Amino acid sequence: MIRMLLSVLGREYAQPLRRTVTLMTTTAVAEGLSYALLVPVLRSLFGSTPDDVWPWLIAFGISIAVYAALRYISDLSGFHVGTSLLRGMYHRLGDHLARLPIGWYTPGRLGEVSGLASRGVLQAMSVIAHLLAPFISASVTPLTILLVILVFNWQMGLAAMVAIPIVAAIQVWTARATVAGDAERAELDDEATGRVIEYLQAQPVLRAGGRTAERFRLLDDSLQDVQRANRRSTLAALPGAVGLAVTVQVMFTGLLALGAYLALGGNIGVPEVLTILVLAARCADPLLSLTDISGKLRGARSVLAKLDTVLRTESLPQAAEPIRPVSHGVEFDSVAFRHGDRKVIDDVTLSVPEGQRLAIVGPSGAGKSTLLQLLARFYDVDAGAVRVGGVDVRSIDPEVLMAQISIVFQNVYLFDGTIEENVRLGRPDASDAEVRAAATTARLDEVIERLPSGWETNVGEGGAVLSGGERQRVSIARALLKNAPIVLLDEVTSALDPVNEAAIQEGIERLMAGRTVLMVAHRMRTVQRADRVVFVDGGRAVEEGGHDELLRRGGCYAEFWNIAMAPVAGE
Ligand SMILES: Nc1ncnc2c1ncn2[C@@H]1O[C@H](COP(=O)(O)OP(=O)(O)OP(=O)(O)O)[C@@H](O)[C@H]1O
Repeated sequence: MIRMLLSVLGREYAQPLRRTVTLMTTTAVAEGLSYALLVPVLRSLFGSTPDDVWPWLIAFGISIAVYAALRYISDLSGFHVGTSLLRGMYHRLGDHLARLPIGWYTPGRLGEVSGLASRGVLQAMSVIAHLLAPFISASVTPLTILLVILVFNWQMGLAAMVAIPIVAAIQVWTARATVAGDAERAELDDEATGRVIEYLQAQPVLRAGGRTAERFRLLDDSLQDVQRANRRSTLAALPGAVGLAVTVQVMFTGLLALGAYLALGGNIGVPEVLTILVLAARCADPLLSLTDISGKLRGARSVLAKLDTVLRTESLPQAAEPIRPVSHGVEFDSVAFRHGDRKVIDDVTLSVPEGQRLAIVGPSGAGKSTLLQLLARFYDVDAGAVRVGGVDVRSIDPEVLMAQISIVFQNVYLFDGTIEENVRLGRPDASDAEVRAAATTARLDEVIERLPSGWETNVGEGGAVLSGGERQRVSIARALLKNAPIVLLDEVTSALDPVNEAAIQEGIERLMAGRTVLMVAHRMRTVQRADRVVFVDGGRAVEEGGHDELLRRGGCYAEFWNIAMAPVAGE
């Protein structure tokens, strides 16, 4: 557990964690040793000179005070280490998430990551702040007491020691019996969290389709699965809990019987037997609490294992000696890429000279957006190379690469902040005049004038107060402000009203001016603005050329437009 904690938290926490564990162990030993003083206390009390008990009682009181002080210090240390780890852990996880490839963020990750960032990190902290001290106390204090009994009377000490391997075996057995159930429960927990998020996010779609009850049933099923997994996991731990209770009971009864036998044989006095039984009784409570604490530790362990897996996920490799491209032409050289087992891009070779525009056309799922994502290095290619200015994108520093590229994707995400803050994301150090100029060019100024608080209008989470077309204008303004030499456009396919569409086309035209552009195009009008067109189908670049040339050729591209244009012949 400690090894797992250190792996998750980072080596810099090894020292404070070891110090805290040592302090907790010392406290548990002090507790056990303080009970040792019960031996002379009870011996005096039941012996011929009860008055002798006072010095021992004072010594017992002092030892309890020392134990209390140690306990206070070790609990405080556990709490301090726990809370500072909590902060460190949030930073570590946050930094790591920011470095992971964008492609890692699949929709299913949302439940997993939000669960880890909230419950997971808190659970990691609670191991140190709340669970470690009781666990160490529940294991070390009884061991110390058993050693005291051994020193006091070796026969009864040895008899009590028989319980040690049994308790250890029960712990190991329970851990093994519950490991699969705990993992299943953790997985179902994540799934349920994901379902809750999906259910909340999809409300508009569900209501429009009248399917709220159906999706709620899925969520409900998922929550019931969690409940069933909880029950299974509790049942799996039950034999261990019962076994531990029986072991403690049998140990106590055995000691009683052995004490009676030894006392009757005259080998030990009745006060000594009573003393040993009192000490043995002090072992019972901590031992019995082991079941509960171990269960909580196992729960925390499975979350820690997940945190560990996320933290071990490699970010995309970075070049030891990055190369900075000096020009901004783009090349795809025999590129292949898979999503899992599926080949999504298959031996694509393309080039877009600096300052030229390439339109990527093809049926849905052909791999058009993936080509843009490979250029922005959301993923690394499986074969071949993607180059910017003749330099493999894997050899370019990720920050430098991202500085070369402006992206306008279909889904625009706006953060819960003002419009100005959202535009400024394009280039945080831009002057106010530059931000205003970008907004005007993207025709965002018209939108701002209509809003009650103008630039200061809060767009709400995800940009809720703006329409789809207005959000697109914000993203174009961002891209304009960024002023990067390469522009990637994934064309908006949703129907926009004519005013918004005209505004967006104008903004995009200005964004593309003089830059190297790769655009996924769904409209004939967009394609006509490109220098060249590539038709992608099934992950392969099947035709390439000028728009008119490809139409004249009468191949897949011409056929595609014939079908696409048929219902809207006016376009
Ligand atoms: N994260 C992912 N995991 C697995 N498969 C994916 C993932 N993203 C995309 N794909 C698959 O890769 C293929 C290409 O997707 P891509 O988004 O590039 O297509 P597209 O041509 O842009 O489609 P559209 O025009 O509909 O947006 C599709 O079959 C898609 O299902």
